Amino acid sequence: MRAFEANFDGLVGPTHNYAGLSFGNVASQSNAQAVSNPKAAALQGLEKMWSVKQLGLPQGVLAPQQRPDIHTLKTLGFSGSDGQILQRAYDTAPHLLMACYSASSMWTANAATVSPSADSADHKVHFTPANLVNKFHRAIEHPVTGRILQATFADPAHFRHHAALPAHDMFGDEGAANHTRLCRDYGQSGVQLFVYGQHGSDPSQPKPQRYPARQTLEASQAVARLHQLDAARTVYLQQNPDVIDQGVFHNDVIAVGNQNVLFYHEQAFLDTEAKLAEIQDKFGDNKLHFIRVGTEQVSIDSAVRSYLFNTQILTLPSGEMVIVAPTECQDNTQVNQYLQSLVAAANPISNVLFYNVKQSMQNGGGPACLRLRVALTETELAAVNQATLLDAAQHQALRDWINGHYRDQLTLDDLRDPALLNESLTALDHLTQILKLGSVYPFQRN
Ligand SMILES: NCCC[C@H](NC(=O)CCC(=O)O)C(=O)O
Repeated sequence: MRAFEANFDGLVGPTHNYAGLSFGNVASQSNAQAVSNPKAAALQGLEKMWSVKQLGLPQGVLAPQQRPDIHTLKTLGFSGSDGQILQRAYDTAPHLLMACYSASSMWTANAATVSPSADSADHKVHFTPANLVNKFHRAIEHPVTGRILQATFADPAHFRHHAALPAHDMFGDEGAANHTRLCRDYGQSGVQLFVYGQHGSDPSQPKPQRYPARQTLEASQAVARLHQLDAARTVYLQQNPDVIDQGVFHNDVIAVGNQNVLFYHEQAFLDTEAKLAEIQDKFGDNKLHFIRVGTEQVSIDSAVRSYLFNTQILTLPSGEMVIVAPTECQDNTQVNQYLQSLVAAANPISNVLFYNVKQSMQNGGGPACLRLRVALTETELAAVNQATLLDAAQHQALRDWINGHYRDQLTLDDLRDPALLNESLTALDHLTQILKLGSVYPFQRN
């Protein structure tokens, strides 16, 4: 049966802003409190989705979260009318207000870990929403993320949804940003790579000193168990703690894989040679392309600034692979030269396409952060909620939706404006109709 890799991108929510919430994420910290452009951000993301669709690939949309998260503000003791809650949080704890306003669910690489049916013992597609415990603004995403995933992949005959892992540091889980699958065809069983930042239970093991490691080995192992993966086709690799300390807060800032290609920086992992040998061994006889980028070719600093590895390597219907990169890669001379040499060299990647996702990049999210990959057979793709799959009509409907509901710009001061809350909920209510999601948001359920 034919199989595809579908990319499900997060639609940027109406409250997209720069709040400096992610310690260890250089872009988030350096753009703290810059003026944001929600409408431009959402349109940039949508245009990337539409371009990928036009390459002949299935492209899905994942709805954003309900923000501001008034419920969480109430849980934290803010009371009164919605307007009073926003004002009181603004006056006494603006960092909490900003956290409850974040549009961070746009980075759907962190929404969940997904394993395709070809790899799981029960032959179902498995989803585990990431608990994202390391960052408060993200730790409040998973309950609604789980509901959106269930409304998008609804058919229990094909899709199996798990709860997020327990909310404890031992199980810090950041989803698919630390997970890659290598395979021959998307419908054949593959090797799943889980990259972790530190051990959750053994403090004597290597770990970063300056910035947090967000993913633990224990979390990765739990997800592999839940997804019924075969240990003979699963590899755990530790991310190099030194690069986490240089701003590589997820593995997808320093490595990306697709089919028989693993594209990685030489400093990405610990124990690299042994791990690559294990991957090849578990992959079997077909030779993998390990595309290694040396520090002299691209420094860690350039990788973090340009997001060279936060790229999408896509297999087109022709079988050719292309790499989708942010325009920051084009603007960086060293990285652009590297990319030109990459597509000219003897490897499966034959072209590079640049997209402008600057609004997302300024918060540390590149093209790969914005998408969740879901490998699906033809039958499974037909079982997906079809309204979440982009076609010309849905593309137009979403463009109109963004243009009709979003503000051009937002500042911190705007976050206490109750009108912004009302605009946001009105927009989301309308969106659930466009995407036929049902009542996924708390405000639609009580
Ligand atoms: N995969 C990319 C994730 C980027 C995300 N940035 C943020 O949440 C920044 C939000 C802010 O600072 O306003 C993060 O660090 O988890």
